[in-house]
Amino acid sequence: MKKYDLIVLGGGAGGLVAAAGAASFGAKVALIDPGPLGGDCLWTGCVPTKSFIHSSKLIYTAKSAGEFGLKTEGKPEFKEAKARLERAIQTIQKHDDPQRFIDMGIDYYDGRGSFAGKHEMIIDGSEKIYGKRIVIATGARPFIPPIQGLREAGYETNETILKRSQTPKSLLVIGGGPIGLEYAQAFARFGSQVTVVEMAPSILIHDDEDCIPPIMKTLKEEGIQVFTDTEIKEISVTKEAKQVVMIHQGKEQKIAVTDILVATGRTPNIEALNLDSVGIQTERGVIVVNDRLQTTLKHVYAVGDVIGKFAFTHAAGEEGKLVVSNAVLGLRRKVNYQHLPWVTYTDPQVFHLGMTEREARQKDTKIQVYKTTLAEADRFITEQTEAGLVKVITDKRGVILGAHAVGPDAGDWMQEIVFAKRYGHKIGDLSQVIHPYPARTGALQKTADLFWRDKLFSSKITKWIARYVRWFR
Ligand SMILES: Cc1cc2nc3c(=O)[nH]c(=O)nc-3n(C[C@H](O)[C@H](O)[C@H](O)COP(=O)(O)OP(=O)(O)OC[C@H]3O[C@@H](n4cnc5c(N)ncnc54)[C@H](O)[C@@H]3O)c2cc1C
Ligand SMILES: NC(=O)c1ccc[n+]([C@@H]2O[C@H](COP(=O)([O-])OP(=O)(O)OC[C@H]3O[C@@H](n4cnc5c(N)ncnc54)[C@H](O)[C@@H]3O)[C@@H](O)[C@H]2O)c1
Repeated sequence: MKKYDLIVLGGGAGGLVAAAGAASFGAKVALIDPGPLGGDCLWTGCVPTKSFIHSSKLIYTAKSAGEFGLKTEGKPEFKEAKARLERAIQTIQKHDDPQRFIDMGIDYYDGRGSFAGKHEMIIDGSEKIYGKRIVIATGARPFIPPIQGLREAGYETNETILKRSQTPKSLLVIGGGPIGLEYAQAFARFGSQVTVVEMAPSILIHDDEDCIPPIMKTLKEEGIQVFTDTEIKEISVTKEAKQVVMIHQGKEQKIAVTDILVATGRTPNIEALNLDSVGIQTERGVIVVNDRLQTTLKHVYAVGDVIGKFAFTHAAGEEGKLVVSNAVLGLRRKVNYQHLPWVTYTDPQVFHLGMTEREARQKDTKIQVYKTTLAEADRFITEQTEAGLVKVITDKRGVILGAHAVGPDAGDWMQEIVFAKRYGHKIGDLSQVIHPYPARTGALQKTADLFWRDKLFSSKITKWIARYVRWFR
């Protein structure tokens, strides 16, 4: 049996970082994946969606150009958008090519692995290999809720919807999370009649409450119907359409659609791994890990969507790096999600860092909240993209607890505050950095200025300054 310092099970965002990192430190590494390498993000997640969203934005912008006198005609071609996203996948795929990992000295096993013993993995039920340490990074798949008639009616998920040859005439999106909303807006911009149904009282339930109204307003303006607090009772099929019965605010309501997209969360891929047999504990379908990312079997680590914490590519990547430190270099680093940002790539985008106002208030009653609407920031006024805001939450000394924004490309221009928070800068520091006028990040600076304004104009300092100025004159 071949022996390895580290076996990595799953070659997606988390697994590839762990495998490459371990190999770069001289560890003997085996990587097991049925291929193609790259995981959800590359093939059915971030990359195709962001390309499709960009295509839909181009179409929307072209349609809106009428107000400048430019009349556009024609129908959006889904085929062209698909060709673009395929090109993006093929270009990025080169980073995840098996040969690249083989060249790093990694042994690549093209197959599915499962535990055959505490240190042993069996690949496709035949070849066994030994790992001193093992990382599980097998990702997740769409969760399908038990809605009556859904299976029979047929539905799409993120794994299938971009494989269609045509856009849906009308689309019911079940779930108002990031997958649901990114697709809802992109398909609406491609001409589909879109309805979103969310069972929680709000869309984007993990985001700050102030971020929701501007997004709801935009979706509505673009003709997307959004039902929150709504339960789908049953779905049936007639010759013409899929008939959906839902309960909205206690009343039964019916809609008919040609297609359904299920975007109701994720289920980790753990069933085939034989975890019970080696004593790796799972809880509600996710692998239990401690803050060093060790499972209940200490030499086995787990990263990415399979641990059900933060289902983002950059989270999986950070977790993969941490496992290299702990499993290969023998350090005892702990995972820290305090400075983890995320972005929902609707247009405008929704940026999230740290605590929401509600979470912060639950921890500390003396928090400060600084808010600027984009209607107060010159750049957004010039572009007429004022639907949005910046919000920063701090403790009473100005230590950043959370930051949230809605705005065009907010994920890019809010990054400055991730750096500030990570390195312990206070909100006031952002005010003292020179920002080129009228960069979009000026909205963040304006929000930070509010900290000094509060300090200067609501304290004794103002009176002292006035006295000093009178004396100095
Ligand atoms: C539609 C969509 C859009 C998204 N957009 C974003 C975004 O914009 N930004 C962002 O940060 N995140 C985004 N995500 C989330 C991101 O894709 C995931 O968080 C990330 O891919 C998780 O990485 P992972 O390593 O845990 O799993 P994956 O990258 O999915 O990798 C898992 C790998 O394990 C392999 N595998 C499974 N079972 C076995 C087995 N038994 N043996 C061997 N190998 C196995 C699979 O083949 C796969 O290659 C999006 C997700 C979706 C679905
Ligand atoms: N831009 C990004 O970074 C990005 C984009 C897409 C996905 N992702 C990642 O993928 C994960 C999964 O995305 P997601 O949107 O599927 O999951 P999610 O858990 O974030 O949202 C799913 C939503 O579906 C709702 N829901 C569940 N069952 C329902 C039902 N029967 N009827 C109506 N609504 C129902 C939930 O209340 C929830 O609001 C996200 O949590 C995120 O981490 C990230």
